[in-house]
Amino acid sequence: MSDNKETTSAKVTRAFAPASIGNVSLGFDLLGAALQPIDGKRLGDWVEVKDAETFSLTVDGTFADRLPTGSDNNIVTKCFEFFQAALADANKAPLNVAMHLHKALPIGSGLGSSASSIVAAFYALNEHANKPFDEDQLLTMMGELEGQISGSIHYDNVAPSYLGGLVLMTGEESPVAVKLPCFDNWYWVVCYSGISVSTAEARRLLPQEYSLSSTLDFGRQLSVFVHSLYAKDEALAAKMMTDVIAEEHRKVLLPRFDDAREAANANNALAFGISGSGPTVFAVARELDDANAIKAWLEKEYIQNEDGFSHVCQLSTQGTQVLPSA
Ligand SMILES: Nc1ncnc2c1ncn2[C@@H]1O[C@H](COP(=O)(O)OP(=O)(O)O)[C@@H](O)[C@H]1O
Ligand SMILES: N[C@@H](CCOP(=O)(O)O)C(=O)O
Repeated sequence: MSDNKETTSAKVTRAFAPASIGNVSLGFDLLGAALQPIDGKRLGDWVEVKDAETFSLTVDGTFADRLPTGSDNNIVTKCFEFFQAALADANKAPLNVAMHLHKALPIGSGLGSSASSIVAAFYALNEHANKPFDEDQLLTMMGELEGQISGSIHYDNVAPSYLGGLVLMTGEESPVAVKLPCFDNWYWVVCYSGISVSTAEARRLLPQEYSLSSTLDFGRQLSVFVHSLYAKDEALAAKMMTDVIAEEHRKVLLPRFDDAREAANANNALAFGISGSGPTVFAVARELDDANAIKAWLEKEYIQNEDGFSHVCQLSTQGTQVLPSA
């Protein structure tokens, strides 16, 4: 920490970015969903940007002490440096600011933890600088930073956390991602077991090549799923939500994964799978009673230590938002 001189009129911008489910089983690296717990709690990180003469980064929050020590090792500092370079490339004045990260999401959880910090940081920086960059430019920066931390660029956490809802990546420069319609009556139960799984390592577990039949399944499932969202065919959509890419290779890292699926199915889950690279699992339920029963089972049986938690969520339609500063 450094003692930044502040004026009484120092501008402060605070942004919150929600947790997200990467892949959503059927769309490896291409599909993601932003989460809002139904109890109204915020599940995600927030970042504050404040006028200051010298850059510094402070951190607090439940999982702040699990972050790498030293602000240079925090992804938020890297976001700041990247943003400054982008301002310079665009012939815009640099920002003179200090930053604060509230780290509420566990690291290596499968809830898009690094993405949440990245999205909140870039969004707050862009707002603070009076929006020099548009949505696609910001998303591209977010994807780049997520790639630096997880070993390869993927947008399925940063895009939903930023835009909200259920989001499909295009692979294009513009639009980088598009929002899909979804079923408002779906409950998304998530359960973080409390252990940490490195996304980079979980990516290294995957084969470099897939069989023709898996490739055909992947294409069929994703396209039929998108059709069923527009056709409002809930049953068909749910049927498509199985994972032919990552699950069989990654579930070895997740104690009691198969039992959790069985319990979710016994409670009428429409779908069940790994959230991102895990260890968080997710289940989709139509009825709140079923969602609560799945949550109760996961809390009792899937959670491994005191860090674990579970929430019944709906999709966060808003994505990132500016918070009033304290
Ligand atoms: N603000 C941050 N939030 C999360 N992880 C961070 C942050 N800054 C640095 N890191 C590091 O980035 C890596 C993120 O790991 P990863 O497995 O991708 O987590 P997640 O899947 O939760 O995003 C970890 O090594 C973590 O220590
Ligand atoms: N598509 C990525 C998603 C990683 O999500 P995270 O929340 O575990 O960072 C992957 O499956 O590798």
